[in-house]
Amino acid sequence: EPPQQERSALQEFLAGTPHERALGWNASVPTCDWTGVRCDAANATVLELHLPGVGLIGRVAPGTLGGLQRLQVLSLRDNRLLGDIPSDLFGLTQLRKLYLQGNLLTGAIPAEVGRLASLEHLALSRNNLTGAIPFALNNLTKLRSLSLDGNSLSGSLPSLSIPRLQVFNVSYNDLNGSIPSSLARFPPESFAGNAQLCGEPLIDKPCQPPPPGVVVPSSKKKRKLSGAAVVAIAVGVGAAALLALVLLALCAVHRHRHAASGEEEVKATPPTRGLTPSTASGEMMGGDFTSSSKEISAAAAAAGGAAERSRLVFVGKQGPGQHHYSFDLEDLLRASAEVLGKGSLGTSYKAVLEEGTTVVVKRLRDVAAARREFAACVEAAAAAAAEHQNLVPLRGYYYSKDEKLLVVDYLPGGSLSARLHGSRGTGRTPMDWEARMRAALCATRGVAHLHTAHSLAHGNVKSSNLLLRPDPNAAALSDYCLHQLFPPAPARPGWSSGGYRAPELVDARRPTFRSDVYSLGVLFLEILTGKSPAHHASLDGADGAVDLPRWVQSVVREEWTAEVFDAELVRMGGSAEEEMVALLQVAMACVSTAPDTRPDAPEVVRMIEEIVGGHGRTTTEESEGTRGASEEERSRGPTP
Ligand SMILES: Nc1ncnc2c1ncn2[C@@H]1O[C@H](COP(=O)(O)OP(=O)(O)OP(=O)(O)O)[C@@H](O)[C@H]1O
Repeated sequence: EPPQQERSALQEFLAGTPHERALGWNASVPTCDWTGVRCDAANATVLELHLPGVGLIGRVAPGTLGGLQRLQVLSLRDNRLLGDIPSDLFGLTQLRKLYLQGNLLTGAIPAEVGRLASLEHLALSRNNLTGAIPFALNNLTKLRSLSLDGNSLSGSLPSLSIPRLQVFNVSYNDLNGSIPSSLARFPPESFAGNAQLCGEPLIDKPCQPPPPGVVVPSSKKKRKLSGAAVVAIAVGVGAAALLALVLLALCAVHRHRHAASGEEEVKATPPTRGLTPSTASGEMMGGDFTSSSKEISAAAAAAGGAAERSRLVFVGKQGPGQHHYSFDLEDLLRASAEVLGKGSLGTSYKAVLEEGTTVVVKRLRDVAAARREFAACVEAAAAAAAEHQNLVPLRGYYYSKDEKLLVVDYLPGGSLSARLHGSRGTGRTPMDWEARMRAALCATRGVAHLHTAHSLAHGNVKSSNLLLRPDPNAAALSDYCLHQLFPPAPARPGWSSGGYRAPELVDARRPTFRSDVYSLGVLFLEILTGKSPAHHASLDGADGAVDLPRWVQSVVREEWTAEVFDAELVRMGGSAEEEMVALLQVAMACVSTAPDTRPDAPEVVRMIEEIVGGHGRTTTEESEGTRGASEEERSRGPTP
């Protein structure tokens, strides 16, 4: 156990600081197991305190946190803390990371901040801080990120020269004067939203040139630039750098894990020690997050600003029944990440955030869309998905010149592809017929919803994009509607290929409802035959043109129908053969080479429902639910 002094510091802090949510800091539980508390390996001292978004309201009780003498990391961000930055904190000289962003703190940043000489990350964004940016920040020689954006800081920027500073943001304050040359290396976004700030890197806002003929002594000019102006500039740059850092970190985490090297910042956080361990594994259970704001961004308030645009943007409905998120890029940076796989769009990472939330971050490669186009496309897709359980919820995105990310829910059940083709033979339970039928139905319903309710094509239907959930009726398609983000097909040979792509489709950027139905047909054939269309063409070798639909067609023509079915299914026996033949017929209609003769997605839903329902395999409730959903979809019809 940590010393009594540390325990009472924590207890008095919590007792004296109003909070909305019980943290369950129970005296009968070891202190090091308390929510948000992290200790050293020997559990002898408290090293970290993470209480982001836990509903702290009001002033931090004075004389409490100062007792945590060994504290290295303190996160009280995204609460509603009032008053000055607690002066206790300036005595915590071991602090490496201090996150107080997203509160209601007022007053100035005192010069005592310079006592925190070990500080590497300082985030005070999105508060109501006033006054000048202290020159004393120059004492923080280890600082790597400084985020002061979204406050009301005034005066000029001090000349900050901190060699390791990578992230600097003072955007959206009331700073004035010229940007000190020591900070001119940060991007313009770092300084945006300060009407009176001028000079490099704000190319469109040069400082007043001296009147012709007057030579300004360089020392005088320097003096003019020093002070608050420098700091302001520095802070602005910070925001953009933070983003970049987060992205880097995601990659670095991965590298770190595999190479056992890399930066401290990206070290994996054991998910079980997160704030909400109950959600540490599996799907997010929702409702437990305090932020209902659509954007986590500090700069969100300053709509349209450059700083805002390079933040993580949350999309889609966040109404009742939807999950609420309170993480930001910084959390993604800290998250323990694992590569799930590399697809045609880019690489997918599973990221377990500090709070225990698990998300998938997709790092998109070769995006061609401009920011506005990208945002509109992602928002439309997210809105459509939010309405339907057979589409994976899309939560947010990040767009910068160099990086484009999507954040989607993590579905722990794995993909249909893995279920069908993963480790065949060796001690696995084959997927039974009923589960396969359910998967087919889910995929079709997801596509039908996109088509009928939103006039959107999916564009990337395949078995690795159908993710399974414990509820067999809730398998969900991912990677929908993203084709518009990428350059035309010839530049992307892998796109929507692997045997799912309709023959008439020359440009993969232009999928149609009919081409989606073709892909669904291939998916059904995959379900029936157990063969992967991605591999089939190459396996069938000599004649490279052979694909799954054509192979099935040829076998069926020769009346070996039963031969096409997956041996695993046939071995399991049962009375399903009639249903298999029925689904085979649906599949063959879908993969017809003449697009006009393919059924549309709602028809396919109906046909599969009939196969399932016709054999009394569903309960009344299920089939009614099913019909209700598709009827609703149909009645809404395509939007103009
Ligand atoms: N939201 C998710 N939850 C769980 N697993 C996922 C999720 N998204 C993707 N995966 C899994 O991660 C792996 C990589 O997915 P990714 O989407 O990057 O590639 P893909 O599906 O193989 O190809 P494409 O990029 O063309 O869709 C796949 O095995 C996929 O099933």
